Amino acid sequence: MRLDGVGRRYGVRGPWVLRDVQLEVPARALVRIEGTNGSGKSTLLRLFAGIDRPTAGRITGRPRAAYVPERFPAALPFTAAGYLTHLGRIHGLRGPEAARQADAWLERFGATGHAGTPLARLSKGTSQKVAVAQALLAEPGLLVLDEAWTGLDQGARGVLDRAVAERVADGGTVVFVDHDPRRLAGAADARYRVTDGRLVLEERGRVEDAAVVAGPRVIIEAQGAPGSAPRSGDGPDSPPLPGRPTIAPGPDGTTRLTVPAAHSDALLRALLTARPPWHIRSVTAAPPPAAVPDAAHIAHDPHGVHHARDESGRDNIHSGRNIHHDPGAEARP
Ligand SMILES: Nc1ncnc2c1ncn2[C@@H]1O[C@H](COP(=O)(O)OP(=O)(O)OP(=O)(O)O)[C@@H](O)[C@H]1O
Repeated sequence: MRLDGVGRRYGVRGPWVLRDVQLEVPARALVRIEGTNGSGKSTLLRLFAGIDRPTAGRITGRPRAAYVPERFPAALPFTAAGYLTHLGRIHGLRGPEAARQADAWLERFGATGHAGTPLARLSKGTSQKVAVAQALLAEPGLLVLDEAWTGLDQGARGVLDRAVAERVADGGTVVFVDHDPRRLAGAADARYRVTDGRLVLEERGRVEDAAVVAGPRVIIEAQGAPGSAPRSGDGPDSPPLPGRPTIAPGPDGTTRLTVPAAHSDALLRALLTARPPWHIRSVTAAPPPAAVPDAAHIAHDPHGVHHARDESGRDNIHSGRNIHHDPGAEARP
């Protein structure tokens, strides 16, 4: 997607909120937008999402977009499940599939009990879960999140974090605004700031947070087809792997990828859905860079990744959703 000389002002004589925004947003990217209150972040996100048009310039190549607005219109005459099913159909899903996805997302957010509740009677947090679910359920190519984590409980924030990583791993683009600088720290591919109506690149590439770097990491040993190599993310045709793992040769012809635990699910998914897919030989907890901890201390992490020991004494890691379970891996040479 490309923004060429994009400007926006409200009213014919209103001040320019955004001026001459020039931006190329690649696929498979996570982009963070920052700025002070009233700087124009939401204005920019509405342009990204296609629900508002630029006053000047143009936007081209926008993938199918879904948007979580800063304020969700809760007073619509639907139940939670009815609204999600309706939105699923608008996004192009057939009726039964839309209903199935609606139920699945309500369950993932722990809101199944509110499926039949009218939107107007939902609590603020549950209403926000519905707002987020409506954007996620159609697996959009472009996901635009305007402070979408605000009001969600901790479990739901984790669900959204993982859903964002999955979108990017699936080749989608996610653009988000959040006032918490730790949100998705270490995962963003680029960070921009809206200031005086201009969009300024603050940081490109790995946007790391000390807590993520020092936090639990995971080593994935994987085997690819002969001659194939994981993308490094360094070249123009090689988008970065989720979590930007450190890549090194592993034992027995495998490749060893070390990644912050927060991104291990997304990385595994990317490897398993690569063409041809990679075979995952082992997934183990890595000691943090500064110290070698007792494995018991990393037996659980806040990202929903659960660790259990196998006969070899290694810590195997299982996602609750089994996206990286490869039952044939042990049988392969
Ligand atoms: N529909 C509108 N009509 C008129 N002015 C608007 C409209 N939407 C936004 N503005 C103005 O545009 C400017 C940027 O607003 P915007 O909501 O994009 O900022 P923001 O960076 O998202 O702010 P916040 O961090 O407070 O959410 C503000 O001066 C705001 O008053």
